[in-house]
Amino acid sequence: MHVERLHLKNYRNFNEIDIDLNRKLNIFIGNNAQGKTNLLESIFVSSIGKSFRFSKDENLITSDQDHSRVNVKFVRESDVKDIEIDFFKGSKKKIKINGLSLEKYSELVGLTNVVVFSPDSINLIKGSPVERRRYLNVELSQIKPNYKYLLTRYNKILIQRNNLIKKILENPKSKKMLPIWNEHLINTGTDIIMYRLDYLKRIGMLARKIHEEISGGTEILDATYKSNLGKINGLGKDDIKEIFYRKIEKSLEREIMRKSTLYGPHLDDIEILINGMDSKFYSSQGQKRTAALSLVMAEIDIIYEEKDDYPVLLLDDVLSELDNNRKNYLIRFTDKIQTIITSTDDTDLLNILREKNKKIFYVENGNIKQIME
Ligand SMILES: Nc1ncnc2c1ncn2[C@@H]1O[C@H](COP(=O)(O)OP(=O)(O)OP(=O)(O)O)[C@@H](O)[C@H]1O
Repeated sequence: MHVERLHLKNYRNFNEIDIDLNRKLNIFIGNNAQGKTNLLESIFVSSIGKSFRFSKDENLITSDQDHSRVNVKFVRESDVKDIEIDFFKGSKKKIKINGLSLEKYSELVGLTNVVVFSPDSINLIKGSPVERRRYLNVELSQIKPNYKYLLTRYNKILIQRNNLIKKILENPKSKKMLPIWNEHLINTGTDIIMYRLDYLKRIGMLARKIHEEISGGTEILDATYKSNLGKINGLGKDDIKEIFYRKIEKSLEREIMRKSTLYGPHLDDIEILINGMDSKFYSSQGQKRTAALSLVMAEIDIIYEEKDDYPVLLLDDVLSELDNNRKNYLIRFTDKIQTIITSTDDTDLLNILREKNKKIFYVENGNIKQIME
């Protein structure tokens, strides 16, 4: 799958742009704050429906406008997905695919696939558990349509159960409603945990291989699911449900005091070790970046296994931060999958990529100009 055309209107600092991309490699060069990340972000937005920068939809609209449009044409052989998303100030976004409106925005996710590696990807290692859960949710939603459904359901159950817990404090009689919400929480929560355990097992193995290769065999990466139910890796669904049930049963008093649900996948995390040590606390910046790179690159393999097609790879200003081993590892991908790279540094980058079939663009203050080689 590749992006053939990109059209933006009133998107962040772009007034209006229309560009045709190369099937393989595209390089966007420009100084700081010219719009390079905005451009990559718009492609991600067209695939996932929201930004990878924790931005609200409203931020995607040029600050003095009240509407923006992202229109991206994805092509896979004869299959075309022309995605158009309109963002409005003060009302919900509207999505069309090949001219037909989508009822729910969740229907967009998984139709096309993108993978992004940016300076923020390091937060996968050093950021909070929220960021790792978000990573799991985005990745699993792209490849497993049922996961997205379960996640939406679980979040609704969680809100209802938390409301009930708050009510019990004022009115202990409402406790009789609790078993039904516990059952919903445990059933849907365990389904989510099963998906995540399986995903982490797969991505953990792939990322370990990649990490070993790019670190020249000196580092072993372990990425495993860390549930707040305790040690559940390797257990079957019924055993996990049983543990979940016991934890919930024992924690009711504390839950009432804290006014929230204290067990479940909404509080889980990923444990990332390098050579057996927690990478969050013991690894260097370079090691953390390599671990993040390995996890992101492993996503490409998983998407290929699931979809029988490669995703579009978005690399935001990351090549200059990597050493030659890591750079070469990334560049190898550009032969098989469409890659869109941004950079402030043209000489070094163009030197490494000089043999490749590519398009080069120059980004300046929200304007884009293709450079002819
Ligand atoms: N909603 C918006 N309306 C108008 N301008 C915006 C909006 N959001 C961001 N910008 C502007 O876009 C510019 C930044 O673009 P971007 O983050 O893509 O930079 P960049 O070219 O990737 O730079 P760097 O190399 O520093 O990462 C900034 O000048 C910012 O003020």
